[in-house]
Amino acid sequence: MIILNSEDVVQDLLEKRSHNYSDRIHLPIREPYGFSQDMIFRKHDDTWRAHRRVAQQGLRADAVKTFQSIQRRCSLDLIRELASTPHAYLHHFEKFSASVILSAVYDHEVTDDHDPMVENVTTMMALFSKLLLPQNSVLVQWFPFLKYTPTWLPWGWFNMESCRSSVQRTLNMPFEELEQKITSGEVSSSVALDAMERFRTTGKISDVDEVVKGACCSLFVAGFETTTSTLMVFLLAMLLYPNAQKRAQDEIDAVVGVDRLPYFEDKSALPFLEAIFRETLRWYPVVPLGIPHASTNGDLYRGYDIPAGALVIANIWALSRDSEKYPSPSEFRPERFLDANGNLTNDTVDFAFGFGRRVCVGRHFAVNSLWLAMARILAAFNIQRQRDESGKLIELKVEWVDGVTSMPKPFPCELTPKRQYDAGGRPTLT
Ligand code: HEM
Repeated sequence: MIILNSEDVVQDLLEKRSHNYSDRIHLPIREPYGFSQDMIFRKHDDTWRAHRRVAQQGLRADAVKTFQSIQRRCSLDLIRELASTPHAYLHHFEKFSASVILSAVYDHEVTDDHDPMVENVTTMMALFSKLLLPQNSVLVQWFPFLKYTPTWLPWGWFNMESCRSSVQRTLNMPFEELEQKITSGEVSSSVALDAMERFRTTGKISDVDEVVKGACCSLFVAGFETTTSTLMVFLLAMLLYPNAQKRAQDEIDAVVGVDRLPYFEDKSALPFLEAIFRETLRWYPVVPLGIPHASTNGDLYRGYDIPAGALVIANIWALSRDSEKYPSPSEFRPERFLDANGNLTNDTVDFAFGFGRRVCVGRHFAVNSLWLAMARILAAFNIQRQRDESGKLIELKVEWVDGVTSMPKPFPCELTPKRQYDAGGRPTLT
């Protein structure tokens, strides 16, 4: 196992020699537990290339502009839901993250709080997070009978059949809905539909339906938790750093005014908000160890003999803690992304999205979803420490959820609406 702790080494190996460092290691739980159709943990093979082509065509920088209307609609729903039940903010963040992705990828609109597709992915991710832990993975290899643990036992999540059916539901349900819409002629553009239409006719990909299914499900799985986690980190930062919050709100009020919510068109006039966005990605990267790469062939680098099949981890956390590049790295300081004239620097914290051929394929989409959600939350709410009935501040103890992604567990926080908004994003109350 090789851990890369500095940006120049990561660049040398994962970017410049990406032909050799874009593989993934074999995960023994992947096949028995039914995760084998995904793109995220797939080896660097032809099927991965086909998955990547589908995902990249749908989510490249210019293509994601077509999803801005979805992001506007979903972020407005988020604001209205936060205003009505502010303490359920984690639930609202999850719904927002699922809604933007499901709409863009499958043209599925999440309308209620118990959407079956959201429930499927949440159940599957919970199983996946447990099974992927090295200690559990090893247990299954040593004691294969664990795969048959009855689901009603405390260790029932080891049950292979129940996990396989959870994966199948997550893979198939959105497609069945899409097929029905195609049949009834009520279908709108989406990553899945566009890929099926394009690749069914070009013949560039064999087994198109299976590839599109696997690629789209991977987008949903990879994008759901990362988007939610980033919003949780953002909320925590705004709570702990009220001066940064206030400065961004003043900037928004000055540029956007108080008659409407921010739009994408406002982005270039809101440099401090952009700095907050970048600092959120840096301050607590939500995929702190990335997704491990693997070497295809043996390699020699700075005197180190790297064997074929080595596990190569880009330590994103260490890059975010580089105190030469980011002085006092544990502090949330958006100003570090502004130069002396108040202009944004060139540092867009790309390392948070991984490297080389495996770089996050959903990053352009993620940036848009998150930027708009953050802009609108700051425009619409004051985020403050929560007080008890006697007016005393409730103690703020932050605990972290650790899995492939990392995020703070819900913490006491008061979101006070500055205004209420109608269905068109116009304030109804100031
Ligand atoms: C703040 C949000 C996000 C962060 C921080 C993030 C971060 C990452 C990281 C670190 C990787 C591993 C890259 C590597 O192996 O070097 C990754 C992979 C991936 N991400 Fe994201 N991601 C985010 C949002 C999204 C979204 C919204 C989507 C889909 C719409 C997505 C889809 C994927 C996929 C499919 C992969 C696997 C790529 C492959 O193995 O070829 N991600 N992401």
